[in-house]
Amino acid sequence: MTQHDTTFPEHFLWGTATSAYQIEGSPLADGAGPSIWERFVHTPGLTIGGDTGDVACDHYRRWREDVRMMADLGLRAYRFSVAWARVLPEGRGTVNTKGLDFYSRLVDELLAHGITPLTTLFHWDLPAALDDRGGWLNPDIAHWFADYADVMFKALDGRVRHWATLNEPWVVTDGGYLHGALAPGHRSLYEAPIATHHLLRAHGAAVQRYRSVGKHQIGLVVNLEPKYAASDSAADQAATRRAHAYMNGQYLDPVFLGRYPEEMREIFGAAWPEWPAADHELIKQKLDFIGLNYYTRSVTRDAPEAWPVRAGRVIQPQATYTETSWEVFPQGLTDTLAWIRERYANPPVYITENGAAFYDPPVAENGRVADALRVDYLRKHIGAMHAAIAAGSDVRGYMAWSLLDNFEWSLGFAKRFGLVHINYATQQRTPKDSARYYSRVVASNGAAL
Ligand SMILES: OC[C@H]1NNC[C@@H](O)[C@@H]1O
Ligand SMILES: [Ca+2]
Repeated sequence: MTQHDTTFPEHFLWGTATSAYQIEGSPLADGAGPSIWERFVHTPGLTIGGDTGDVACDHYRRWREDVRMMADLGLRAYRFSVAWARVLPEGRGTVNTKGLDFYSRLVDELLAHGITPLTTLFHWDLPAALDDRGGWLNPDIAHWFADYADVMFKALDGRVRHWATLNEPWVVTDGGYLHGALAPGHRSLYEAPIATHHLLRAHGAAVQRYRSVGKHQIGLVVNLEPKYAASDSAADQAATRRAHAYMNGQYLDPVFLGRYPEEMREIFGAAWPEWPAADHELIKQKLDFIGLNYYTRSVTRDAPEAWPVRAGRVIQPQATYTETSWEVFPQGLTDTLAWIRERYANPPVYITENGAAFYDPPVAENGRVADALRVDYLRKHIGAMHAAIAAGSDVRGYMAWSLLDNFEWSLGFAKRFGLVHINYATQQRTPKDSARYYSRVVASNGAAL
């Protein structure tokens, strides 16, 4: 353990992140309605090994034990998401108080242990009843979402002081509507821009509602992946510009600048609609922070075959790759924070996710899990974040993804991102070396890197 002069701002919020469907289990308990992921995972062939979130980490029943474990690890914050269909089984209308109570009790338990809750309203598990009505393709979803958000704000605001509307709208659209690998599994060039736009309108409507009923902070969580041209050829440069607009500018430009990047029409052609100005007014509500999820970068080349962005990733032979085939590239976090600082006038940022899936060694006799690659990943990315802070970025917190090994969507349980190991047969929790390391980082406010 070497001492660095990485002093972080006082009150810097150190924690971990999870999401409802990935850890809770009991998806239909206590009156909860099914989500599109409940349907997706029970459709044969759509997840590796047929894995489902039916049990996952059984957090819906073990939540007290998990909060105590966070406290034992000295964590100061915890980012989690609310399963919309627990609170509103039909997605709208009647509130299921048992579902709401689960989150209310969880928040009280966190606060009792001095842990700050950061609450995400939508982390992909759309109520199936709303998908039956078109889901993100139905313009009405903006007020369905705002009405759901209103229920949560009135129930928890004050105890929860950091809200996020959506988690990673890019993944929802790219995975759920363009390529189809994620729920609801659509594959349409025409649907994708519509889903994106309605996600952003719903985000705006919820932020607008918060300004009338809430008293604290609200933001948007986006996954950003910096794109570096593989060569200075015009074709590679153009592909890199398209890829950057598609994954990064497509979500933050409308929110901060009131417009989509012009590359969007180049990518989608006739499938890219023209939207009314009123929509852009709704989308560009002022935010209190950006939630940044950072994992990797992409060295980008022209790829005519890679529909529709026509950009491909160039493997870096000298680099370390994670189990999800992501290059370990900490500099990309520094660069992404600099891009946010310069393009959007240095808004407050929380790193709401950062972490890696590696093939971890098994739990040893002495109870250790020697996940050295993850320790190295965390150390380097926390260092990269500090470099951006030193350069002027207003970063206020860091949530490691993830507290627990969990359900990695269509990849199932095979990919382990946790700082804490889960034995799915026994539900035994075992903090890995990375959890011990992170405890020291938190206890020293980043000094013990
Ligand atoms: O792939 C790792 C994580 N990425 N962001 C969204 C989370 O739900 C994922 O598990
Ligand atoms: Ca089921």
